[in-house]
Amino acid sequence: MRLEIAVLGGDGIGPEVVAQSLKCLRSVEETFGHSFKFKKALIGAEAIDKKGTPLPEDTLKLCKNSDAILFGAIGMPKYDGNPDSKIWPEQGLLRLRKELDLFANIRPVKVFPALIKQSPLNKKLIKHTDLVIYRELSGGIYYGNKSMDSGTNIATDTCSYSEDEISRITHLAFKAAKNRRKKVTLVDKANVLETSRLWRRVVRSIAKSYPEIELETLFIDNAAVQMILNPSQFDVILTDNMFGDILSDQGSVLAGSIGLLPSASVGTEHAMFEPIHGSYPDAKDKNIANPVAAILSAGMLLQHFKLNEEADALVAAVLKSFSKKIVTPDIMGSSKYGTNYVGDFIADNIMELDDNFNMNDENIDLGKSTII
Ligand SMILES: NC(=O)C1=CN([C@@H]2O[C@H](COP(=O)(O)OP(=O)(O)OC[C@H]3O[C@@H](n4cnc5c(N)ncnc54)[C@H](O)[C@@H]3O)[C@@H](O)[C@H]2O)C=CC1
Ligand SMILES: CC(C)CC(=O)C(=O)O
Ligand SMILES: [Mg+2]
Repeated sequence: MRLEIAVLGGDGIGPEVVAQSLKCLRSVEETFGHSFKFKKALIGAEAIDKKGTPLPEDTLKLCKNSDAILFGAIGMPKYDGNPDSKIWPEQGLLRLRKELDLFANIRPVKVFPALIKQSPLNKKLIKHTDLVIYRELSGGIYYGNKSMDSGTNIATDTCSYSEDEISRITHLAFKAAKNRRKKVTLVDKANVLETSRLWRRVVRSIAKSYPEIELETLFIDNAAVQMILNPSQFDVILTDNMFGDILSDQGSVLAGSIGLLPSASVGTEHAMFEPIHGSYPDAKDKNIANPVAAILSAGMLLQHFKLNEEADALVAAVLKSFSKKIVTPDIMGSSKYGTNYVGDFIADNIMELDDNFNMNDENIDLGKSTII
């Protein structure tokens, strides 16, 4: 398959972890005989510094004309620490998601048996975790009208959702549940928020056309507790932009590190693949960032194009790195392996799997491709 992929490394550790994804995709390309063309472009703080805007027009054009986008992370302390600035790196990512109409952010959360000891949480409670968050990505409070009245010092952020915005991601979540354990949990704050009440109405109505799927509703505050106390109760979590952002970072504690969790941001015409973590500026250029979230995001890209054997091969190589303890220090404090070494190991171990291959041989009790 020929694919043109826009590569937006961004800021902080973004370029380092995306470089490892590229190594892995090059390895897939060679092993399976594909042709992937990568084109790099600026976004975030680096784009502000070089072009005065966090999303230059040529970056947007490249993304619109590419088959897919690999994204690293954006954000730097000089902008986070300056509340008076009118321009921030994060605006670039938000605008890109909006311009490409990437309305669904799919964030799988799985506990890897080989790493379970690394989670600070009760091993028995977390060991069967296998959930996926369907986070609405192009609406809600991140996009509502904002204001700051410097006279009164009153700031406002508006959260609004239309029926259509809720409906399209709800269908995706229910379709995903059909191929999983057939349960959707809508997470909201319908005891307080009008937008959440609309979510409940729309989701309950759509649920009628998926009679085989169980629909459960939970308030976000309780959902945050349940995710730690009993995560295996969840299959597909459907939620809005901000709740999904927060809940998925929390979910990474189940897996052992936020450096492990990938995501796919999809719309009807475009798709972008991005780790769930941010730019972790303290780790920039220190060769300590975990590249696995970015590498598994590349795996989600392969799945998006139905390159399932290729995605399986990539996942198998990641699992091998876990079983051989080739991991970065966020997973094992004493580890001497860095970002590049882990990326090289995974890329070098991508190979065609024979029909008898079983993820269990890697001491990993997972079915094929169930991670991503
Ligand atoms: N999608 C994106 O580009 C996102 C960007 N950000 C931006 O990133 C900057 C830093 O934000 P933070 O809140 O500190 O979030 P962060 O996710 O960058 O880092 C939080 C903590 O998570 C851990 N961590 C994150 N990625 C890791 C990796 N690959 N390997 C090992 N450990 C990792 C580190 O302990 C780090 O201190 C900010 O400017 C923020 O706006 C935050 C979240 C998402
Ligand atoms: C930086 C924000 C725009 C988004 C975020 O935290 C995320 O998508 O995980
Ligand atoms: Mg986030």
